[in-house]
Amino acid sequence: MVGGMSFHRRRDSFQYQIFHVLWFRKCEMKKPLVPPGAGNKEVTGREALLKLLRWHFGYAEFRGKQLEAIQTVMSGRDCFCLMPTGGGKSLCYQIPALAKTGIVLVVSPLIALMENQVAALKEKGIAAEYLSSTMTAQAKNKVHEDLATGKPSLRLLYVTPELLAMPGFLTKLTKISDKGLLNLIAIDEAHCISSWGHDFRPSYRKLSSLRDRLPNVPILALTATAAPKVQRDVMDSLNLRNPLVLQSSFNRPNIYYEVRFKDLLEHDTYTDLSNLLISYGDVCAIVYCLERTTCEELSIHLSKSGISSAAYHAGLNSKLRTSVLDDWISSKIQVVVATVAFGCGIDRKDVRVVCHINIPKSMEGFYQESGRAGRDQLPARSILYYGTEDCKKMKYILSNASSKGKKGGSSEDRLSEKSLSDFKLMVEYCEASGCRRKLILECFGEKVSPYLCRKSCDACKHPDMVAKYLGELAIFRGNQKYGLFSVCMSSSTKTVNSYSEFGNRDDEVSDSEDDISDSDDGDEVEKCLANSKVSSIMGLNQKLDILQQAEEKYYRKQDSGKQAGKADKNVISEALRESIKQRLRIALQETQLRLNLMLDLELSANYLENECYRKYGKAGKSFYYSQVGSTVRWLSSTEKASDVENRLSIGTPVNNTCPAESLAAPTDHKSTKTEFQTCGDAASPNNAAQKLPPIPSFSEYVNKKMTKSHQPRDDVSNCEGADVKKKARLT
Ligand SMILES: Nc1ncnc2c1ncn2[C@@H]1O[C@H](COP(=O)(O)OP(=O)(O)OP(=O)(O)O)[C@@H](O)[C@H]1O
Ligand SMILES: [Mg+2]
Repeated sequence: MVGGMSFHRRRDSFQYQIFHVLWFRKCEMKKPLVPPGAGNKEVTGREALLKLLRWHFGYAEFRGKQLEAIQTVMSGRDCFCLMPTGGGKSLCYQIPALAKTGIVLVVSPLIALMENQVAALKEKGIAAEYLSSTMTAQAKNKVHEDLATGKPSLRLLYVTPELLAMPGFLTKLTKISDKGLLNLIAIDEAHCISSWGHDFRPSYRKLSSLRDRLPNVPILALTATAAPKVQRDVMDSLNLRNPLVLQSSFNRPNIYYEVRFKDLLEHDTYTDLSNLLISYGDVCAIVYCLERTTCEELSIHLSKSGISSAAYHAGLNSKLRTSVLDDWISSKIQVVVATVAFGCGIDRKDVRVVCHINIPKSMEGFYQESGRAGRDQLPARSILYYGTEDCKKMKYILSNASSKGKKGGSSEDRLSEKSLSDFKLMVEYCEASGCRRKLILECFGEKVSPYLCRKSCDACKHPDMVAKYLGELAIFRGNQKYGLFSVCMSSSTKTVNSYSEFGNRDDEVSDSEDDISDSDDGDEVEKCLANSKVSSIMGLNQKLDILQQAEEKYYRKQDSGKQAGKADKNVISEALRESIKQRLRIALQETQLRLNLMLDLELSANYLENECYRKYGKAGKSFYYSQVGSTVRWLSSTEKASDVENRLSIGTPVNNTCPAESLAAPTDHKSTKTEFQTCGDAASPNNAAQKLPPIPSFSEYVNKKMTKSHQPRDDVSNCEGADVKKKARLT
């Protein structure tokens, strides 16, 4: 592995080119493909395959379903192999390559991944190569010449999906296949073919034609992360014929799962993490962050705390990234603080801790990333820091990214709904009081026995403590009954750093192979956010407006889903109203502090709650929540004290018609003028006196504000003038 990485680092240098040629020659002088005494014919029996395993890889036994997968593809049948991260999928195609004369073609999504595997195989004396744009012309020619002979000496050839789609290359493969020497096509990370998966690569779609072009070659699809829907999509897309589906449990018994609540920590998150890492000793760890700046900051913090660490993200040049990777692989540094750009293909077995400093966007991503811990099967830890702000931010990002598809039609809409529901599962994982392992496994469609976890997650090991934290979290948020998703939606006023790295890769934009190697999520997100109207030209208010619409859509959907037989669940109880008042009181308190106001919190909260109830009470709980959400957002985003005072004071006369509650506006709020009143309102004093305008929803407020800001200067001053006059009339 270490050799593999330094090999990777030197790939542009002259020495590298010499090294590459020499290495290739060395591999031509490979050790005998079959162990002594096994004969030189095709081996398919258990004992013979076991000998190959021991001879080439030094492992005593096959793991899990490895043997079944190997025997299936060697018999010519397609196979769909679902094994957990680190489960040993590679051997399922590496052993067949050694057991039968001919070649195994491996499709892999990342050049770094291919490089690592090929280097490791070569170290074992196995004739393996890859073809990629990063190779010298000389090295590429050598492989092509070998293939052109129609009887290649190579055993394993790793390629990108782009290359496979090229007609010339397919013709070469067809010739080899016609001679019965193309034994297997292995599609590694096969979930990349599915747009339902967390790591969709449009280039993988091109693999759909393989079955037609090479009908006699069995296909082995391998993945660690496939929800049932993705599994079906993968099998359909690859046109697998009566495949044997081998599914090992996704359970990673050696990983202990833990969630730490950022909002409740004694210290700040960075300090909490550095304390934890110090307490574990000198262990190897990966810390995942959403944003590049966090990687940099946190890495500096850890280094200052005496933990050797480095940041890794797509913003670094490839030389620096390779050097960080080398230093980490060779244990020169202990911790890599990275975005999701770091990972696919990292085969360091002794990672003891994988930490997520921000909530990941999906369970599939979380599983894959946390699964990089403990690949040596020894005890390891997954730690997720969960914070309300992060949750809001991620929801905001997902909504933003999906707004790209607003005009585009239903497929984007479906994807955006999917990404939001994927994220919701992650939120559930963090907020669950039950077993975390069970939740992960159930997400992948596994039925889980209650005894499976054996106290290897915080919720099973310390149930009382987790329950206590969840209680405190609810109090922190101010309302136990207030749905988390709504909390996430509220006060999402922070601008999101466009250097966050998440989301699906979108390499369709270019067919070039070059895109595969270094393209990572960050670039795509930047592109996505840059293309998105939302990020570039919209101001905060517009972003919030989109947020509002997304939220309404979300609840409408929830609502329609729940309607059948569950109407009673949508009723707004008095208890709920009380807890909403409590939530509003907290929001008002924050606003009061921020804007240096003097409010009667009790009365103001009652007043605002009543507005929400009056407007949406009949429509049901979902719409009511949504309106509360927008009120809380308004409170946390409004910048002028007078706006708050106005909003709270205008309702006094109208409130006679409201439910019998103390709805009087705070006594110290004399002004009845509101910024939302139009010039037209102001121009008709009678109207204004008799019928005051209703309190707008937040989207109405935002729209008004936008219209106002787009008005010519004269209009504004006219309006202000009218307002002043009106104020004078009303006081
Ligand atoms: N039968 C075995 N016995 C012992 N170790 C094994 C066996 N099979 C594989 N391994 C080792 O397990 C580790 C993980 O294997 P591999 O990289 O193939 O996993 P994977 O399923 O492809 O994981 P990922 O989903 O992360 O790509 C490797 O170091 C590999 O050498
Ligand atoms: Mg693998």
